[in-house]
Amino acid sequence: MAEPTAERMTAPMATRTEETLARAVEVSRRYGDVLALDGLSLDIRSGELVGLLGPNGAGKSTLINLFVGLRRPSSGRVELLGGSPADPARRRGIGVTPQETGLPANLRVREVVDFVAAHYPSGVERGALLERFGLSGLERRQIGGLSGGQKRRLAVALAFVGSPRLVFLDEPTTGLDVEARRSLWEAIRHFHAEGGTVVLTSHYLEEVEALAERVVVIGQGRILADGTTAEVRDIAGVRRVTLTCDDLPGLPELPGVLSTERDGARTHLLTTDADTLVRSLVRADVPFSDLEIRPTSLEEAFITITARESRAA
Ligand SMILES: Nc1ncnc2c1ncn2[C@@H]1O[C@H](COP(=O)(O)OP(=O)(O)OP(=O)(O)O)[C@@H](O)[C@H]1O
Repeated sequence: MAEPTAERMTAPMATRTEETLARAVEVSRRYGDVLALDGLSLDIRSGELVGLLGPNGAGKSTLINLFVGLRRPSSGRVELLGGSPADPARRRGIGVTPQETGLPANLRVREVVDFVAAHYPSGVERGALLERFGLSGLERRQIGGLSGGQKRRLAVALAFVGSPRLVFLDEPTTGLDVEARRSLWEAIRHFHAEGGTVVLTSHYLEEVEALAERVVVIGQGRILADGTTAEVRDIAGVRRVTLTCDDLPGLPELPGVLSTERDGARTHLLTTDADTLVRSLVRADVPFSDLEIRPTSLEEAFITITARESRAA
């Protein structure tokens, strides 16, 4: 039997549910005057597919860089697979796709895959990997001859080369068209369905909603919300109240209305308190019809959370 490696020794833990694979405890990270992370705590548990969502500069990439050992926290503690992210043995259990990758233009696709695979004790079969990421038939192509979308898919595929337990994907679908994005989602779902754990960041809110079970909203280096997509919507508590009303300019000052939008005969009001809004409309005798109230999209909820946060700051 082969000698147990650090990876094999941690393997039995993989069968336990709720194992914490990555943990940030009261983590702050400063770059000069910029406080990129501000006392943030987060646990990533085995089997989760977590979407980190936040505006530019929120601290998402910094958090990933701390988890994967590329940066150290200014204060606080980061753990990866039960140890330090600086430990190469822990890092062999993860896969990473950074926000930007500069793969050598003169290397062939298969050479890059094999080079990365050589850093891991076991890996996936090259042909199967390339097929899953829509790169079949490109083994002999030089990186410089790939399209932008193919390069990005290869960069994401490389995170999966070493059969990791946990992958960190920083904006995996940037620059991909709709079809390529959807097939990448399929590959990520496949990994997750087989027990893999995924942390991804995205600006595509549709992507987080489509993929993630757990959404962590980050703003100004802190966690603003952490829950299921439905819970994050509830945290925002934002509802879209739509009605037909000819006399919009005559509407009284309405409570809790965040935005008003006119779409032909219909008026959409985004509100944190739909019940009070509707009561006020009735009390003010506003002649509305076809009233409709529904939850907002995650995007709308997200904008509301961040807007509230910056107003509070
Ligand atoms: N190496 C660095 N040197 C100086 N400041 C940095 C560095 N890396 C990040 N920052 C700053 O830290 C803050 C957080 O950046 P980070 O890249 O983590 O955010 P992000 O949420 O990933 O943003 P984006 O969605 O734009 O990628 C920003 O203000 C950024 O300018």
